[in-house]
Amino acid sequence: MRIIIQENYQALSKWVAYYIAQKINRFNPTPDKPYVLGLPTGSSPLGTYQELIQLYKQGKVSFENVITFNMDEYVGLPEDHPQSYHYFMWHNFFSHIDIKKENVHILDGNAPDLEKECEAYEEKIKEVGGIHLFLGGIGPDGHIAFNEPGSSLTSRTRIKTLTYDTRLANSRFFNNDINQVPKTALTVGVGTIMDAREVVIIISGYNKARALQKVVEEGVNHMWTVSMLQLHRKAMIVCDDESTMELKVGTVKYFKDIEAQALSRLPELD
Ligand SMILES: N[C@@H]1[C@@H](O)[C@H](O)[C@@H](COP(=O)(O)O)O[C@@H]1O
Repeated sequence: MRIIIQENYQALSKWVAYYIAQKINRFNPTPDKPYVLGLPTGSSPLGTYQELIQLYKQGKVSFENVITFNMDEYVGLPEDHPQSYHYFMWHNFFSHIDIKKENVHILDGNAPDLEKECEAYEEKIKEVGGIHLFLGGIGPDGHIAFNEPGSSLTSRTRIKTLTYDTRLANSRFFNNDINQVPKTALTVGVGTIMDAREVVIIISGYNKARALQKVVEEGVNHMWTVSMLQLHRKAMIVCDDESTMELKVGTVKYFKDIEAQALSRLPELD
């Protein structure tokens, strides 16, 4: 697994945006051969989305032949609720780029049959040939998408009950009132993410430091679901200095040394 340690959130966001734009450009997608991205919500990817919007506006990347699948969505929140992940994605990213509406996929947390919705989502991913790059963030407890501690590491898209920790963390978006945070969500599984050809995870800030330490220096453990990345063929964590506070000095030096070239320049946009 590659660990790219950037100086701060801004540098991290720029690096990830350039990396994704480079991947799309090198793939040279067409309507018959689209590039398929898995995408997260949350504060972690916001900077990346802003950078990608800038790159699009400068004509350096296009999303015309890109298909997206979002990781998760709350159950029962109307799509136009400012905290729904539908709203988040359109507001913060999709409405600023040239993506086609029919190429955007987000789980419907208001579907009459939620189980069917989850099964159909997995089918849709299969139909387009799988996900090329799954971008993600993590919760402070190391959860990926909404795969809370103890989730099956081979799980597929399904309904999950959110933990107290997650609802408390996310209550900052719901007037700091945990009772307003939905109790369940639809989420892709750890297995769904592992099936992507490539996984890139953004980890930023001191409140993620413990999770970063677990995934980098300890073993695969269902209590820190992001640690499953250790078994992925092509996984990368892009983090900032602040999030490395619980890593050994030697670990930080090691990754900075082997990634020196990646740290000294942005991925090239051909
Ligand atoms: N389901 C989402 C995750 O996909 C996200 O990674 C996490 C962290 O969010 P943030 O990036 O705001 O810290 O929040 C939620 O739980």
